This record gives sequence, structure tokens and C-alpha cells, in this order.
Amino acid sequence: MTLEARDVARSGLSTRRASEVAGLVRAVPDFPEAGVTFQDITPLLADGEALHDVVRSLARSVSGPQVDLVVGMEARGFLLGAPLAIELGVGFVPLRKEGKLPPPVEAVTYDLEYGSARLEVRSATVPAGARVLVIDDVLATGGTAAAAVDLVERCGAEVVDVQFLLEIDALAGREALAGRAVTSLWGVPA
Ligand SMILES: O=P(O)(O)OC[C@H]1O[C@H](OP(=O)(O)OP(=O)(O)O)[C@H](O)[C@@H]1O
Ligand SMILES: Nc1ncnc2[nH]cnc12
Repeated sequence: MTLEARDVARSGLSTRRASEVAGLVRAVPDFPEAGVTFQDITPLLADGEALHDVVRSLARSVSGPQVDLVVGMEARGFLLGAPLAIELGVGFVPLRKEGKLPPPVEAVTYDLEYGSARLEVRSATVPAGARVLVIDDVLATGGTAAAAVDLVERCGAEVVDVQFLLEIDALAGREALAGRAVTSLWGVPA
């Protein structure tokens, strides 16, 4: 994994602790399909101290103005987004996969590293003008995150921060989020 000095400093973790926490993520070759190396965060989630460390680190990584709302994508974005919202003292809005939220909803279809999907939001839960932090576990191609930003902005809110636990450097997902404030706690090469 690549632990950039600036990211470690912002996270508030020592380089050693940041490496330990990042080391809990398991790289699984050829899952869910050949050629994809899946970043399995379940060992990190199952470790109470590591989970607490990453949630605090994400909260410390918030850049720019005060955040009013955290928005996370189904499913793994929920696992970090709700605790992050609690840490920041704000509410949490779930972006759900197709057909899970009652109408009316805004929806967007997008491509990701393996396949395509549709995300929906209840626009009534995202106030116009709200300053929103979008959070997910993994930045791969950036398709999911770009779709999330699009949905939030369609509600009339402002995306002030986009955060990830980790990013897959080789897939250059940041390019799909050009012009945004994007933070990940660490990068993995592929
Ligand atoms: O940058 P991208 O190429 O868009 O990929 C990243 C997305 O892929 C994973 O979610 P997935 O759709 O597999 O769903 P899950 O959270 O329900 O497992 C991950 O949690 C991100 O949301
Ligand atoms: N390689 C990967 N590992 C975990 N989640 C992902 N989402 C998209 N690509 C992924």
C-alpha cells in the first residue's frame, strides 16, 4: 500500500499505526471476476480499534467548510458513513441501489470496475444548499462516486468533500472526480 506522508499526517495516525490498519485489508485476486483484485475491508471492520481509528481519521480529514450532511453509497459506504456522521455530529443519507427506496426518488445509472448499477436517493432528505461529504470505502474507477456526486447536486446540495478509506491508484478514479476535494486514507497499487 502507498501511505502518502500528507495523508498520514492529516489522518492523525502515526505512520506505523496507519500501516497496521491498512494491512488489515485483504487483497483477494480474481474476485468477483478474473483480473480484479478485490480489496476486502471485512477484517478491518471486525477489529474494533482499527474501525474506530479509521472513523476518527476520516473525520479529521474533512477539508474546507463545515459539513452539514454525510452521504454514503450502498452498501459499504453505509458502514463508514453512519459512524462518520455520528463522529461529525451531523445526519446521514443513504444512496441505495435500485428499487430499495420508496418514491419519489432521483436516480442515476453508472459503470463500476465490475459491471454497472443504479443508485437512488430520496431527494427530500438532501436539503438544497446543504454542504455534503460523500463517503465510500473504495475508489476504483470512480464511476460510483461520480454518480453519487451527480445525485447530490441534482438535489441542489453542494459536495464539499469526497472521502474514501482507500483508492486503487492504477484505476485513476480521481480523474472522474476532477475539480473535487478528494481524500483517501491510503492507496493500493492495483
Ligand atoms: O470506483 P468504482 O469502480 O465505481 O467502484 C467502487 C465501488 O464498488 C464497490 O461497491 P459495489 O458496487 O461492489 O457494492 P457493495 O458496496 O454493495 O459491495 C465499492 O464499495 C464502491 O462503492
Ligand atoms: N477492486 C475492488 N475491491 C473492492 N471493492 C471494489 N469496488 C470496485 N473495485 C473494487
